[in-house]
Amino acid sequence: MSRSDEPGTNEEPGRSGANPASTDDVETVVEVRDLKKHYEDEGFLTGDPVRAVDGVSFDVYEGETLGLVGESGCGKTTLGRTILGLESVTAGSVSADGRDVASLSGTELREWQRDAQMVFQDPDSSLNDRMTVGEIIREPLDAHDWRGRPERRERVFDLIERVGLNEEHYYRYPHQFSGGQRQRVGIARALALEPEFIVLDEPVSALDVSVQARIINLLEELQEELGLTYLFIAHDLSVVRHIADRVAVMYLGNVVELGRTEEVYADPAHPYTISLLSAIPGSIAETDRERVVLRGAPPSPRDPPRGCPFVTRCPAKVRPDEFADLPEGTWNALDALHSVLRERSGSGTGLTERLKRSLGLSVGDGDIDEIVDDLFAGVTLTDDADAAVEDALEFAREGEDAEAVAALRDTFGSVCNREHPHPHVVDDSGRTSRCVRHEEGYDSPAEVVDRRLSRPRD
Ligand SMILES: Nc1ncnc2c1ncn2[C@@H]1O[C@H](COP(=O)(O)OP(=O)(O)OP(=O)(O)O)[C@@H](O)[C@H]1O
Repeated sequence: MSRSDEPGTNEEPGRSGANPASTDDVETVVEVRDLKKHYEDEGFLTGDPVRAVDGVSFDVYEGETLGLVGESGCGKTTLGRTILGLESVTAGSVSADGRDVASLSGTELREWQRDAQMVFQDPDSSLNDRMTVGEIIREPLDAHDWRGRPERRERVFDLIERVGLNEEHYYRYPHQFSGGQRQRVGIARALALEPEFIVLDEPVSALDVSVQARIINLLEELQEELGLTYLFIAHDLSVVRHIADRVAVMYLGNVVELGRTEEVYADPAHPYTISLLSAIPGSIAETDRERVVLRGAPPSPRDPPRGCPFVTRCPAKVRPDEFADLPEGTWNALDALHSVLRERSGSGTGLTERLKRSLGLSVGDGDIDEIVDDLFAGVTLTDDADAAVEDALEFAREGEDAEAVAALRDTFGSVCNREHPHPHVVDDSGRTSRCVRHEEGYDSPAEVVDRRLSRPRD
């Protein structure tokens, strides 16, 4: 594995997506730079590609567990699969041991596929029910023509024991096992070729809580014994807190915060991380912050917002100076109106809506004036703000929702709508967060979130 003597020096300090917390003696197993994975629309409905991973940079260090967290659909699995070479790369690079994974072929590709493995969330669908456990674990050895038959057999028995199963399990079938045992089989199979790096894709999400702890312990023991490096994908933040040395927080195809687990959990820097951690019941985060509820769902990765990917839901969004005095309730109504219009304009629409749109049918739901009456009931608008909302509504009434969105953005938008923030180093450990509020002249995301939440609504 390559030695990273001067981590991050290939990029401007503070701009590097890689975590510069590494030291000279840390080996880098995988180097991800500006990685993009977009899925083109292959159907008859030509449209924008799905930007599943949209410009991600980080290093994975030897022997560590890097946690990857974020809401469903933010691109975690795609990122893991692309790193392993199971998906083609749209742009950017993944390097392992100085080799560009995307361009590997022949022997080099086989070597990488041996060195890097994946454990899947659902052992039910990832294990072939017509094969015995012994055959399942032996399959990668056969595929890679690993030594002779007796050695393979011996290796399988060794792996069975290593993951806490018994010899007699060799001849059984997956359906004869519990969920936890099946996951042990999946782990044994992933270990067969003595990999150095394993992507664990939600490896315990499908298991009962008591079983989860045992599998996590097993993974930790194996890491210790075999010197493994893990990319641990999960939506369960308490599991990640337990197992990960560092954590990368993903939102809409981007890594928005990356740092040591204890620092991220004790003092989240990015507004998305702040809200994610605050939402955990009986919060495991150490902050005593009130719950930060995000409006709606993330935008569609087919049509991410301009500027910061988190802008449409950000509780710390920069607001234009001329409207700084508008009360919180007014901003809530304005942001909600923006979301509704964005939704109607085609952003975040699913297949049915796109089909309707392609046939020239209306996709708007509900009369815009009724929606506005609901949203702005009891809300105070200044004359300027009122005029700007009226302008936007003129477009919306004509069915020109995209123009309505643009009009609102022009008046009430800010730097957050214009610039995609680069990663800022936010503490001595080298943690990075992609929020414009880390620049000079702005209050920090945490300050703003706390202030806005505690401010009484009008
Ligand atoms: N083969 C594909 N073709 C088209 N779109 C895809 C494909 N695979 C994933 N996507 C889309 O890419 C986006 C990211 O999906 P991905 O599965 O990577 O997210 P995730 O964070 O792992 O979600 P989950 O936790 O639900 O598995 C989603 O919008 C998904 O629908």
